[in-house]
Amino acid sequence: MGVLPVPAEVRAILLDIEGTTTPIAFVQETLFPYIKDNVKEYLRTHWEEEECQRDVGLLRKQAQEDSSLDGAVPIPLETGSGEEELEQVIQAVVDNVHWQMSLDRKTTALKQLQGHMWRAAYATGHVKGEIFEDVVPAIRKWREAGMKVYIYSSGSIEAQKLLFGYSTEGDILELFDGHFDTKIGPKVESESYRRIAASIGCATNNILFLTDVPREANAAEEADTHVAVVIRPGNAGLTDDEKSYYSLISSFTELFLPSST
Ligand SMILES: CSCCC(=O)C(=O)COP(=O)(O)O
Ligand SMILES: [Mg+2]
Repeated sequence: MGVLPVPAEVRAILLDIEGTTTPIAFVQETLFPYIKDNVKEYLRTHWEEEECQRDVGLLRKQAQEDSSLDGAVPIPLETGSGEEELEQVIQAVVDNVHWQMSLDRKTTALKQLQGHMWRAAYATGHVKGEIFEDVVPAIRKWREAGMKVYIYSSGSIEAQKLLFGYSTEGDILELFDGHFDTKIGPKVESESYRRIAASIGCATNNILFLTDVPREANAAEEADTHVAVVIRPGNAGLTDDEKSYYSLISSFTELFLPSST
């Protein structure tokens, strides 16, 4: 097991979810198939609700922005001309969601709908958020040492709260001081990390960001945020250059805080 000293100026640890706190397999083999299998039924059931209409509006706007992309699926406006038209619009939303998911897109529009759909899956006990076993004990230790702990995931804040609120470790939401999603900006843009620091009320170099994705680590580092790349079973492999450039950990227990005994 390695040891990674945390720089003394770090006051807050910012955590990615998929591939960092949580196995990629849980997201890819449980959460995402739930969306693909249930999106049509969900839209039919919730279509008239304000939240569902907001989600569809966001997806339609995203579809317009995506119109020049290969395979993009437009979502027509409803004119209110009957059941058949409604089915066509719902089918377009379904096809759009499937297309975006086939590319693992991280658009806010897709992530908002997914978060709302998972609500029922978690609340009925159909799904429990999976967390690597080192995560909870390590976060408790960091917090005891005075560290603030935040989540930054492409999954919507609602989806994050469901995953940690209905997790295999129980409701562990109390472990986090706050949550960020793509509404603050994409994880691959350095400006997002500056906005997060401003929102927390610290400098970017007071934050250590843990992620499995080198492009995200690179964006954070550009903003002068400390980073470590997390290696977990099932994560994408790193190139030799990435392995030698980034600080790597394979368990949260490898982080050594200056105040740790
Ligand atoms: C938190 S909900 C499921 C995760 C998800 O939808 C996703 O896109 C994961 O992205 P991350 O930024 O956590 O790697
Ligand atoms: Mg990730």
